[in-house]
Amino acid sequence: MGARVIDGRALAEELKLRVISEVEELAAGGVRPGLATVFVGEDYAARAYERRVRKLAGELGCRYTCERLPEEAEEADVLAVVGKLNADPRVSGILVLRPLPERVSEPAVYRMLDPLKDIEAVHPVNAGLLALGRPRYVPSTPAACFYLLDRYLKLSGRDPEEYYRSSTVVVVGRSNNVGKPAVSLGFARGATVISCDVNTYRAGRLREQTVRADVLIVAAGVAGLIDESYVREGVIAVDVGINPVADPEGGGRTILVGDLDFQSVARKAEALTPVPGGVGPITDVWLLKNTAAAARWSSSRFPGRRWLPVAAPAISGGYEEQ
Ligand SMILES: Nc1nc(=O)c2c([nH]1)NC[C@@H]1CN(c3ccc(C(=O)N[C@@H](CCC(=O)O)C(=O)O)cc3)C=[N+]21
Repeated sequence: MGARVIDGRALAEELKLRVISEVEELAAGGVRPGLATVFVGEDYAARAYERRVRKLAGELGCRYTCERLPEEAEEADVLAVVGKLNADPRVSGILVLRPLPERVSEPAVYRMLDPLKDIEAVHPVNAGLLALGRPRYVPSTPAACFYLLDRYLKLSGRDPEEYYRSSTVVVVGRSNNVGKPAVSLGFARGATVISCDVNTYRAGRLREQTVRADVLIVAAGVAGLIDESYVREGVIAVDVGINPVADPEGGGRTILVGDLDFQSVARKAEALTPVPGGVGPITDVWLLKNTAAAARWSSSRFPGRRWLPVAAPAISGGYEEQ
């Protein structure tokens, strides 16, 4: 039961200070970053995230707009909104919230994004750069996972570069905005990476993969999927799940819980992240960090950075530039 609980809120505050100074520098140069979100329908987790980024953008003095579309929206409606945001010079970065309704094709929407405003790296060009280990933008949720891991490894006295090269990272879930980019970030660090998804589970072969993990990143979207029987002694477990469930304390409220059975995994883990208070609070700060970078890169007031940016060397990948 000696597992360390990684404090995402504290790490987010630390990262936020860096984003604040970045935004201040831009402000001194007459540039104000602008974030736009596109929110189709009524998904609970998407609403929770939208509220958080709205609040954070306000705190940081960034411009913010949310384009709301009803669940019945058609693909053309979404494409038209993206086109409008692409053309708006006040918008530096665009986040298309998932999930999108069935009839709206995710790849079609992603292709429509101006690649320089695509702060989640879902446009084929940006997704490709990331897959090649030279990301322009590192997408927020997987970036938050590795930011937290990199910081934890350092705080526990390890050299992260050396650690990853001799470790196995297992990623559960294969979404375009979390699982796949998390695999790329694991590759970029020289880790042995195993990717599992629902097919692995249905084949009854998830456990045989997850028990190999030194670092386990779970982004399956299934509440309590992973218990202690899925992990080896000493695992470092990162919980990306944000599943709305009825509050067991009653009151008819909804709360968000992770993909880990926390108490169970804590019996075997060296360290693990909670939900709430783990990956989530770092995610929104990272999104604004990318928005600030987008604003800088698109501004003629910062001429030194006007080239199409390709980020820092793969290992640091922009996480640990200090
Ligand atoms: N394209 C896209 N990218 C996303 O990153 C994305 C998305 N679509 N759709 C919706 C989900 C949801 N999401 C959250 C991130 C952080 C918290 C968060 O910070 N939660 C707090 C509070 C949780 C609570 O209210 O209990 C925490 O974990 O501590 C929540 C939800 C990002 N998402």
